[in-house]
Amino acid sequence: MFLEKIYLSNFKNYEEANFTFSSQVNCIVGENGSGKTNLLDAVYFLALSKSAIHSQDALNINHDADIMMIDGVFRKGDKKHQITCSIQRGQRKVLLHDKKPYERLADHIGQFPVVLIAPDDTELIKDGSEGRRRFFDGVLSQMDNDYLIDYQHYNKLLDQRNSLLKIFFERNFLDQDLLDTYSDPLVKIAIRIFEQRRNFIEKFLPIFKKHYQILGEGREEVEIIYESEVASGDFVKEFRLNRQTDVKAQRTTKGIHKDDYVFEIDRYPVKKFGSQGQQKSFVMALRLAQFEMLEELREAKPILLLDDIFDKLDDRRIQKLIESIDNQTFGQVFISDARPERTEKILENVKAEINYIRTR
Ligand SMILES: Nc1ncnc2c1ncn2[C@@H]1O[C@H](COP(=O)(O)OP(=O)(O)OP(=O)(O)O)[C@@H](O)[C@H]1O
Repeated sequence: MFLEKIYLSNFKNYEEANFTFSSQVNCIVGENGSGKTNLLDAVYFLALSKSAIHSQDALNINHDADIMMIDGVFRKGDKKHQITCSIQRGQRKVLLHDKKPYERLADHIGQFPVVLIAPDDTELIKDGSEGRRRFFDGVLSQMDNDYLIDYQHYNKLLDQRNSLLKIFFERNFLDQDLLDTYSDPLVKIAIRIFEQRRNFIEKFLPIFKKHYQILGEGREEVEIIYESEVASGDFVKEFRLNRQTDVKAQRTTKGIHKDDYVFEIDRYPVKKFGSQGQQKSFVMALRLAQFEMLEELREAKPILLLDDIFDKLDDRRIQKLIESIDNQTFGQVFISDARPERTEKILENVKAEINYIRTR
């Protein structure tokens, strides 16, 4: 599976642009601010119908325009799949597969798997639990459509329940039966999502550890501990008993939206005690494990986006990635770099076909 070509219209700094890609290595080179990351993001967008950078769709529309479009052709074996995504300010985005709209955006996710490695995204480690949940939810969503649908449904119910709690707080009363019409399905989905997350981590962990050992050369022990209130005792009862607290807080204080994944190296939190290098290896190993799991499940190599890795990673980690390109662990790869001479030098002995794209 690979992306053959892409057309951009008013996508961020691209007013109008066409690119054709190699099924192997594509190097996007150009000055700072010339749109290298934006081009990687366009590929990501086409695969997942959202940006890796902006959670708000309208932010991807060129400042001087009202509508943007990304149109591209993926190849799976002999079959071509044209995907078109357009966003008009103030309207819902439209996603077409071979010119036909998807009934649900969720049906598209995972059809064209993609993995992004941006080595300075260590906020996954440093920031609060939200980023880690987003990462694992993203991984799970590309692997399992039912998960994504549950997840979307959960968030919708959560919003509705929170609005109701706010009203109860403002009016100083509580209609338990009405609240339960949201709570009951919410709890049901929470338990399902909890089980899916728990089962997933069990499979993910050994693959992640293997990648970390390769990158870190086996010196430290890494661990990911999935923490969820759903795991402890009788969640259904606890959730119900929490009604008054929720009204006071004006939001749902218990549930899988509070889950966390604790990252450890040698039993200490990576966040506090991991060196910069260890944190980068940790993030890379997460992404490489994502790649391996997606590949196994979808029976196709995901598209790999490597954003600015030559600048941000040390030589040894870069070498590991180049070896993986060389031994065909990866399929189609996109690499961005502000310094073309450096890219050429690093890739000079790589046997794969290399396509250079200049942004300006
Ligand atoms: N909605 C938008 N409309 C117009 N331009 C935008 C929009 N969003 C971002 N840009 C512009 O895109 C450019 C940044 O592009 P990008 O991040 O892809 O650069 P880059 O080549 O990866 O740079 P670097 O080498 O510094 O990482 C900036 O000039 C920014 O102003």
